[in-house]
Amino acid sequence: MLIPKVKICGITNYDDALAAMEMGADLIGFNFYPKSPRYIRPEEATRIVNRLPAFIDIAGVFVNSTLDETREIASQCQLDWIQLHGDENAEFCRWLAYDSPKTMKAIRVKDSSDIQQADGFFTDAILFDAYDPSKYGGTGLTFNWNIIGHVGKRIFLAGGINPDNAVAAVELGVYGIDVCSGVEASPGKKDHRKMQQLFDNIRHLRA
Ligand SMILES: O=C(O)c1ccccc1N[C@@H]1O[C@H](COP(=O)(O)O)[C@@H](O)[C@H]1O
Repeated sequence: MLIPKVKICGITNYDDALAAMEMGADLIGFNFYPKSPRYIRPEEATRIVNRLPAFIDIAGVFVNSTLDETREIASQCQLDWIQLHGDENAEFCRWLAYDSPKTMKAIRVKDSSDIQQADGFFTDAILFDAYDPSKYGGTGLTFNWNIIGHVGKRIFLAGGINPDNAVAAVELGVYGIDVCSGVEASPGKKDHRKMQQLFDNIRHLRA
């Protein structure tokens, strides 16, 4: 089985970033959607990135930002991944992929027809998250993972992943799991015990 990547998202401070990295995260994510309770100003994210050792990938979460704004923040914060978590269409993703870091498009899944949408996006990865009618993400909701089936792309699985269900998520054979509210003490603040528990629970699957 592919060794799954673990992305810890919604980081707002250096201590959580460092802890996630030391526990084994492959990517950390900053949320640049101003309406998110996990929003971080690009200047602050840059300060955190500059203090971290270089061997971790940095992702930025965007919701319906303009191309220029997305590119500017990606450059300022030295992003390795741009996570498009709003209503960005395939054309927007293609423009961004042309001259930017790696891109992943989030698809919020209601049923299996949403899984098929993955084919229409020319991004480096697809992220499947749970659908909520009133929020773009960070809801802590899961969806029926059994409907994912075979998708010929790198898949990050997100939505309500926590220490208790992380093993089941990894066992699906996805490229990576994306964990946000499931290891938090409160929105934007990680619970280090929960985070450690998650990494302990999946360690045998990443060896
Ligand atoms: O975290 C948010 O507030 C958020 C807002 C808008 C778009 C995405 C957001 N978060 C991302 O959603 C997924 C799933 O989160 P969870 O594990 O269910 O809490 C993850 O990528 C978050 O970073």
